[in-house]
Amino acid sequence: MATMGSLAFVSELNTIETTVFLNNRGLPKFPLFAYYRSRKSILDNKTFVCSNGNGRVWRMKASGEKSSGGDGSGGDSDEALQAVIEKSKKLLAKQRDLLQQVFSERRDVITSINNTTINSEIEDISSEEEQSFLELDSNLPDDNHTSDEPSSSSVDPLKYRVPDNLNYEVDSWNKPSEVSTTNELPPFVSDISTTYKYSEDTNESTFHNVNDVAETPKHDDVKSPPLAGANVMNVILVAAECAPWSKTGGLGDVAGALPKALAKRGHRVMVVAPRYGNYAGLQDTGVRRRYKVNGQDMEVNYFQTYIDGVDFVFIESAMFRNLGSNIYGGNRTDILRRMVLLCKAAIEVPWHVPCGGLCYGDGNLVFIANDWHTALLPVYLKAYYHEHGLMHYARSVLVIHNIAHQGRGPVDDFSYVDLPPHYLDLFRMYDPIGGEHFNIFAAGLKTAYRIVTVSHGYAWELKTTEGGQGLHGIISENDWKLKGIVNGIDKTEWHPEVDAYLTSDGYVNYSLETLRTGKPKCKAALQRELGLPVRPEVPLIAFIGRLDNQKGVDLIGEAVPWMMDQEVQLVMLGTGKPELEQMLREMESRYHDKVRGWVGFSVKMAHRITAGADVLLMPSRFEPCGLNQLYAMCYGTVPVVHAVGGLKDTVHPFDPYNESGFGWTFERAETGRLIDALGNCLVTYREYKESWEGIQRRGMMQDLSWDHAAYQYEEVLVAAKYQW
Ligand SMILES: Nc1ncnc2c1ncn2[C@@H]1O[C@H](COP(=O)(O)OP(=O)(O)O[C@H]2O[C@H](CO)[C@@H](O)[C@H](O)[C@H]2O)[C@@H](O)[C@H]1O
Repeated sequence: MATMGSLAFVSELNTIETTVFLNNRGLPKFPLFAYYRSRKSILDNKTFVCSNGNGRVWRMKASGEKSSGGDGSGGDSDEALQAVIEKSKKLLAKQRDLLQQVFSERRDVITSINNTTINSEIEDISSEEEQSFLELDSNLPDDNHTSDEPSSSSVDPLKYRVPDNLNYEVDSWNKPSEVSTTNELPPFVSDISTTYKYSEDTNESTFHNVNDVAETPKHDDVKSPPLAGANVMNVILVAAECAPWSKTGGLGDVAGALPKALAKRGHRVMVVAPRYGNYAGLQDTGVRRRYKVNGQDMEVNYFQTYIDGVDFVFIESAMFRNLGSNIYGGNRTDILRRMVLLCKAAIEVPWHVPCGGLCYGDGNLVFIANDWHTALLPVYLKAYYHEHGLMHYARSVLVIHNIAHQGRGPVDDFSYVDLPPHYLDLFRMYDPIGGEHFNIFAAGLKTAYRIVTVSHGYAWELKTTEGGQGLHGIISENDWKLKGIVNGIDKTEWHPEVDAYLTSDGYVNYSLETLRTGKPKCKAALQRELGLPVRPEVPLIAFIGRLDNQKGVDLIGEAVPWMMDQEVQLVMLGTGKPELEQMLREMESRYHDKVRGWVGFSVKMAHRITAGADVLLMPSRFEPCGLNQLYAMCYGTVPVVHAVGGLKDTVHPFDPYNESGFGWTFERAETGRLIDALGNCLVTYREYKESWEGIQRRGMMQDLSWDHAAYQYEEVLVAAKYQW
């Protein structure tokens, strides 16, 4: 049986006594002891004087062993025993203060217990101590403990999944706005009275699922340390697409991958996206809400799953159903109505949708909105909630993936977004091309607490007349809150060693070590699959992407006659503008032995082309970041790119004198420049095999993961958190 006793640390400089629980072996219980172990340097060579409260006293070294001369059990006189007890009483008041401090710091320890230092300390402990620690602590008094928090006794540093910030004590940031308890909510806010309560008495928030969903998954399989430490936040990324469920381009990739990297840092992270189809493996939460869209009540239903440390919540509505292959389809107002619903329904997810049994709540919360589709979210957060004393501590960050699409329309479109009249000024824009118009991106940029864009180069370009595409003025004015962060790669999806699409049809997984054998096999498999002659010596050039003006596909079309004289093969995969799709088809029929134009969206082919090709072309006119060149470098495929935006940031040009660089770049988006760069690339491919392999290897050896970007996002989230 564990008992309570007293503990004194005796050192040359100080004597500290405190009350502890002792286990049946007479050792202090784990959390407190672990706490002092974590401060081992302070306590080294100090001695504990312990009493079990029943008159048994002994001395113990900081290591946990009883000191040889100090074991007073039965050996100390009654007077000595009495003296220790008296001393304990006198110091009780001081001790209580200390204890308060210890327990408040204990919360930090639970977080930091996951860091490697303490993990390694715990691993270092002797087997006797380890055994003691494992038996310990089920009854440790803990002022701060709430029933929903994993008890300190059950804290497994590798399994502790729910960050501290789930509990609404200690930190005012975590405390939901008191106003949100009121039943007198503004009419436009969904009725929250049955789902969200804040108790002044217990200082805790409780969330009840309206439909009493009992079967919410318990999440306990995250093994990564909370690198974010004290910066841990609740993060909700909202996007119109999220891979692998929905994807038309890079936004889907980012929405699927960045949240995982943030979760790895210890944040509690959710993605909210529309449910366009019947995705496998989702759980119906049973939560149903209604939101007004253009005067019409739309019911939404929330589905969820939990993967790689991230809660994925999908909004189901008649408006989104069966749009998987046409996410941005329909006329302008159809799309606008869908995005209004997405933003309205997403913003209340932290109130209504329990994940792992607990709603996120609106304290210590930041939304990451993406592109114009969700640029209404920062505006709604301000207009519907903050201005009514709701979601007081929630913040919004808006990410610019592509400024070319802004949610423009006639000023009358303002009626669709359901905002007070004085908000119109946020949306109203004038420019020489569109005249006076309504612009959703503009309003989002002005309202968001912080703005991120996906490379440093693009952050600069956005402030120029050409790069900002009409929004450069607003972006320049808000430069103080803008940061460029280069995207990363989800290496569980995009890495030649583990790529699931390289395990059949002659494709093989390969690594830096097996590059010389693995990549040629993939190239041969690709040539076979495309019906091209299997010729290892012929450079295979690729393009993958949306067939759009942005991507400079027309420049490739103009360069094709030159390429055909070069003894190369070319494969282009894409969908988009009908005239560009037609161009692909025509090129294939004209140069059937050398060119393949694959019109369609095929993730499998995108992976296989990235692995099998020698060269990837990206002559984009502008490119906020670009993911394909990152994937290419990771697969030992050499990029030839227009030096713009993120392409300039990530593809350092090959320098033959220093054998450095990752590919070829050209300064202007012109066919001649493309041909020059590609010509140099092909010469190196044919005549300088060692240099070529060096370029491939350097590309593959880069750390292109999301880890660094996630750290930088975290800085932005924290800046938003402390901004009023
Ligand atoms: N036909 C097809 N079949 C299969 N897969 C296809 C495909 N067409 C494109 N893809 C895939 O879609 C993604 C495209 O990503 P990009 O970043 O290159 O461009 P996008 O312009 O869509 O993204 C915008 O957002 C991203 C993310 O921030 C920025 O990197 C980028 O510069 C910006 O324009 C890649 O994963 C690619 O493989």
